[in-house]
Amino acid sequence: MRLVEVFDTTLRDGLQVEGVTATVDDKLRIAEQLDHLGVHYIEGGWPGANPKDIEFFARAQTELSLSTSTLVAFGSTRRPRGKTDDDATLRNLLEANTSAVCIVAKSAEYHVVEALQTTLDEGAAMIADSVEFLRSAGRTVLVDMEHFFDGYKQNPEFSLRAIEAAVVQGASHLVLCDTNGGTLPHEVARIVADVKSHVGDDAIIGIHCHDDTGCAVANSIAAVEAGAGHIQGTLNGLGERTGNTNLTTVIPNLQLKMGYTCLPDGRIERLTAVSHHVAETLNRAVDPQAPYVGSSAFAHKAGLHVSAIARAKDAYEHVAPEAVGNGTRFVVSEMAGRATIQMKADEIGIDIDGQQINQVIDDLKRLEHEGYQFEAADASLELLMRRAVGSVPEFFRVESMRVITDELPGGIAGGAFSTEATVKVWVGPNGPDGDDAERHVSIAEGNGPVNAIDGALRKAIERAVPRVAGIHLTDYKVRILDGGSATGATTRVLLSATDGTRDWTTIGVSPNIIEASWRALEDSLVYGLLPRES
Ligand SMILES: CC(=O)SCCNC(=O)CCNC(=O)[C@H](O)C(C)(C)COP(=O)(O)OP(=O)(O)OC[C@H]1O[C@@H](n2cnc3c(N)ncnc32)[C@H](O)[C@@H]1OP(=O)(O)O
Ligand SMILES: CC(=O)C(=O)O
Repeated sequence: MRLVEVFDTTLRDGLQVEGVTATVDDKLRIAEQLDHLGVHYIEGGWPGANPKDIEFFARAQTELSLSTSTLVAFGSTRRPRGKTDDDATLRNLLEANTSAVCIVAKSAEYHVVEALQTTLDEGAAMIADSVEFLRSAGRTVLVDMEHFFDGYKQNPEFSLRAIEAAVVQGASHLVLCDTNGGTLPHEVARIVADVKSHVGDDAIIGIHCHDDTGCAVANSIAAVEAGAGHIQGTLNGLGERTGNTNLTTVIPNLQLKMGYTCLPDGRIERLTAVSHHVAETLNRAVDPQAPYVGSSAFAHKAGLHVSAIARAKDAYEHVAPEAVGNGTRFVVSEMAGRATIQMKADEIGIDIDGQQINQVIDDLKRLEHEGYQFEAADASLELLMRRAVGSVPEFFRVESMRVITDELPGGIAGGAFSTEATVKVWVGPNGPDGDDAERHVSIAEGNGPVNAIDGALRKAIERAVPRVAGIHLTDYKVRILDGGSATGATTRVLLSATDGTRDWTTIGVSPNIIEASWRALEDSLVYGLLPRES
């Protein structure tokens, strides 16, 4: 199997996307994750560009112990009309003390003339001098040929001259960059093949793509098929503008489908975990629909799909999700059929018959039509199914609930609002229908209606059902479903809770926000009180 090296630039180009930043600690932790995944190279940043990257490379020497990957410092060629000996960028690259460095070199006539404002001879000399300088200091030198594809289309002679300048001085890799991301796969295939025939085995051809046409992964694959032996990209496709080649997509495509070796044995199974770990560290969630690693990548919602999967596991999956550390999930919604409900019941451990399944499907479809969304509310779904089979104990029965909000004197300018809820419930050691059941009336104040009814309900049942004290609400989300109805709109409330070991979410929907909240709250407490197998 042909080896294709993986060069990760999450810590350099990945951080060039707006809205994402990382501390030095974050960068060190991400480097550890990339090593754990087994990429060949980790580009850590641009030493000298900012104090953070200087500190990163300094601390990496003592705090990072990489077992699989090589750390790379990034910089540029020397400045136009300057000398290598007194070039600050090159000096900083050496001070980073990495065995390999990657320098960006302008390989397009337009950029040499317009951006560097110099001649083509000087452009080529900047590359040759810089590679020679870094090689003579003992570094492995990879060269990112910036704007290579655009440059090659405009003036192939100069772009090949830039390549030549690097090869002659001993660059190990010539990385062809689609810097503006506008090149398409058929062009990449043709140009990489041309360069490969030119360079032969004198250096490894690499590919570095941006996703401006949505083709970064396809372009990288086209380059590999045309002879590239090195792909650059980022985890989750982070990167300048629309991002870089997404390694979490291109690696499994190359390795699982095309037979190339990108990661050492036993590592590709870590892909999903590492992708999510890095996303978490950078506070940027993985797109649920990301191929291979997204939470929806192997989630099945359509009833017909689930029915087929129940009979043949791989019926609707292009690869085994476990191959990349992901897993199959079934989403229960109005699109569910009998097979979906049966599989969900098996998963939860509910014994359900055909008639009860029909009941669940009818309830589910009716409620989703009213605005419920059970895929977001696991606990309400489970209660719906358990109620259909009669396995939800009645811990308490609510006789009535009333909530009043008063504006105290002072008006909008100076007044305060006070909210009070009254809840009447039946509870008892043997449930609300037991001979020993009692009626409890409790009142609670709150900083708003939901807070007040939560307080009053808990107070009313806590003596008979003390376990309610261990249930804590953690999140409360309200969504307006038909904004056009203004204040008369239907609202959907999602309430999340925990008992310290489990987290769950319930849902309530109503044109009355208090009723929607109340339904979600009741379900939340009932779910938290269900007996659990230890
Ligand atoms: C395609 C890419 O993604 S390459 C990576 C780009 N990444 C970054 O730019 C992030 C980090 N960059 C920085 O912190 C700063 O831009 C620095 C420290 C690198 C440079 O800062 P400054 O010296 O203030 O220059 P500035 O940002 O204006 O860049 C223009 C200078 O870079 C030079 N330059 C641009 N590309 C190159 C190159 N490939 N090789 C050598 N010099 C270059 C220009 O000639 C210009 O030099 P001049 O001001 O002497 O005429
Ligand atoms: C080097 C680089 O990041 C680019 O050309 O896109």
